[in-house]
Amino acid sequence: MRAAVLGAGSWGSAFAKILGDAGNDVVLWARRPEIAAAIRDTGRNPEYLGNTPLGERVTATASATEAIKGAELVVLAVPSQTLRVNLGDWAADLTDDSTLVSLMKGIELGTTQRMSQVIVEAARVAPDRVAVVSGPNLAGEIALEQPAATVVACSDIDRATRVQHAITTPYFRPYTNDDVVGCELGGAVKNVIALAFGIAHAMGLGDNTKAMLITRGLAETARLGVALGADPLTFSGLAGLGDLVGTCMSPLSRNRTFGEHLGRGKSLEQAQAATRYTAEGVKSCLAIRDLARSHGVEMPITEQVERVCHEGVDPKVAVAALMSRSTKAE
Ligand SMILES: NC(=O)C1=CN([C@@H]2O[C@H](COP(=O)(O)OP(=O)(O)OC[C@H]3O[C@@H](n4cnc5c(N)ncnc54)[C@H](O)[C@@H]3O)[C@@H](O)[C@H]2O)C=CC1
Ligand SMILES: O=C(CO)COP(=O)(O)O
Repeated sequence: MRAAVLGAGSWGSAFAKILGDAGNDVVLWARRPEIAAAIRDTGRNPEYLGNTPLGERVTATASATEAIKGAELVVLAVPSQTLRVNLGDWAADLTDDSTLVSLMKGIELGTTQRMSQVIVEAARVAPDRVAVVSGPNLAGEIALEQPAATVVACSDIDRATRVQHAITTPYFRPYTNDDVVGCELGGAVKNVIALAFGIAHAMGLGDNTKAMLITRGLAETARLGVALGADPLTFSGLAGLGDLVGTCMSPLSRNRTFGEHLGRGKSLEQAQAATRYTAEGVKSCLAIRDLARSHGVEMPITEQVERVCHEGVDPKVAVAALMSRSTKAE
């Protein structure tokens, strides 16, 4: 297959390698011409993936039109909050029958839309042409070909199976699922819980606290998911518990690392200044909180993460607020 990967950051570049290793011809679009040139010249993306070779089937361009031309798979790997504007530039170049694959784990500010909803609206495509790839997939580990699994979610299960075949390699094992809502929410909310985990870690809190955050974080993710029509079982799978645990446990996680800055007392601006890569939970916590409130769903950890990030609340005050909630049945 011919594949375009739009976005040459950490995950876009690692995903391009997966596609190439699975036998596809891949054109990676980089916003910055110097990154596209470096990938073409060296076969690597040192700014995002160190010395990892991307493989002979991967080339790069700074022209999205050139990348998309003739692509049967168009993979979107840009920050969640820029996707709509990006698609405005790219929609006219898409062919009628291409599959759009979303790698993003975020919720759009303002609209509270999931990324597949943004794609349907901004690219003007039918929902069954959009597949979502989500799971415990830290780009740095996958670039090193460490074994990992993921989920390809699409309302058209034949299309999900085609994408599954296109990204299967000896080190990358995709499963299919038709629960797009559950998979996308699992990916977006775990970033917020990873912020909470990072805050707790930096505050010196121990494993009981961390296990509580993961478990109750998953509970509030599933509550929102069920309210939006997701299958509750999805949250015990790779795109739910799997990604939540992988992200919280990993020092590679940008969200967890961002949380650690906040937990050490840095302000939002100081934490942003210390962060080079996209930490989606920082913006998405606002959108997820709004989405939950509009559906009458309680998400106490998300509420407190939003207060620490955007309202300058001291993490100790946020912990006390969580622990003093009224007692209830599990
Ligand atoms: N890095 C990882 O391990 C994983 C990331 N993801 C998700 O993939 C998505 C992309 O993240 P990463 O590649 O990790 O981020 P990154 O921070 O490594 O790279 C972001 C990319 O977006 C580009 N970009 C920034 N502003 C832009 C704009 N206005 N228009 C177009 N492009 C812009 C940057 O130049 C860069 O190429 C996020 O939603 C993230 O949650 C999902 C799974 C794993
Ligand atoms: O989504 C990820 C792993 O599945 C990457 O998490 P971070 O964005 O926190 O690095």
